[in-house]
Amino acid sequence: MAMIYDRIAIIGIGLIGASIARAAREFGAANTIQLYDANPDVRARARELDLGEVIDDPEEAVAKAELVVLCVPVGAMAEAVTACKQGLKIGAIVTDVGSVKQAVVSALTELLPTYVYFVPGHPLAGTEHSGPDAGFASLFHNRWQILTPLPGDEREGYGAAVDQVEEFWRALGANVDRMDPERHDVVLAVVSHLPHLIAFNIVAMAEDLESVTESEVVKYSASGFRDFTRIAASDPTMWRDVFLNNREAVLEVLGRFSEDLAALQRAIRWGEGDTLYDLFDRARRMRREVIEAGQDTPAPNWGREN
Ligand SMILES: NC(=O)C1=CN([C@@H]2O[C@H](COP(=O)(O)OP(=O)(O)OC[C@H]3O[C@@H](n4cnc5c(N)ncnc54)[C@H](O)[C@@H]3O)[C@@H](O)[C@H]2O)C=CC1
Ligand SMILES: O=C(O)C(=O)Cc1ccc(O)cc1
Repeated sequence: MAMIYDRIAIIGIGLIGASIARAAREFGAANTIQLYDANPDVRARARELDLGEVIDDPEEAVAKAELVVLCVPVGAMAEAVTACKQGLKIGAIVTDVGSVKQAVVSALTELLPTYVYFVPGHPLAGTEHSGPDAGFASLFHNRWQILTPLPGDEREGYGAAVDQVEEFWRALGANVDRMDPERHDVVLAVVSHLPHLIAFNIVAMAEDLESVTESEVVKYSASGFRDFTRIAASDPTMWRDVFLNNREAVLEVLGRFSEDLAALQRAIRWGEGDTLYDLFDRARRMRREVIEAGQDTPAPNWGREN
């Protein structure tokens, strides 16, 4: 595999930043990896884990880097750019991994200097774990990486920058697609954001009920509920930022979800077995399609216990 970058910088060394660092090294996508995190404890841990050159100053951390990957929560992207932008080299490519695209695009296009290329992105790969210890090199293997290139950027060189970001993710094992940011946010509201909201809600509700049922909820957790608790264990800061920044699309999809849920409620109340059966049957077929599309292939240590 060809070495595709001489020097990259990763800002934010959590699950995603640490996974990119490990994967870039393991698959030869970068020669030198410079890392920065606003939290000094995370920087100390990243040094212990030997993830690359951990640098205490954000401007120095991006200096001379051809590619800068922003791996902080969506609500911290602007702050991260403000802290490092003076250090960006002319012609550098800046990309991000935020789970929401439109809000990040509008926040960062205003902030970034005109002499860099911004190529927004989002890996559809992750786990419920966070922090540098959670990162692993195979996280992106055979997963989708969505790029949402800026339609308004018609500078010569922008297209080549997008291609280079694509090549980087392919080197990490991902399949790459391009999409417009608005479409991305609607699709992700359906396949990721709403499912997480439902999981947070059902688990928090069960926790409320637990005071009534005296720990029976935990004791008798069936596997369906356990699956929800895995998703609900995801980082609260990250998910708060997702919902604050993908407000419109999530509210739209949530409205539809609530209507359909009310229809189910009515079917149960009035004993409409056919309505229930038809919906469950459709849902079951969807599972088959998802498996056939290969999006359920677990990473080697997927879902491992922390
Ligand atoms: N966790 C997941 O499964 C996935 C997360 N994402 C996206 O990736 C991004 C990072 O998520 P994770 O790695 O899971 O989070 P994480 O919580 O594991 O790591 C985030 C890191 O960013 C650091 N940070 C926060 N503000 C900062 C700032 N201003 N400057 C520098 N560092 C700062 C934190 O100290 C923390 O170490 C988020 O935007 C998230 O939406 C994308 C795909 C999957
Ligand atoms: O752990 C899971 O089930 C996930 O869904 C991981 C995930 C979380 C957030 C993203 O933006 C993309 C992937």
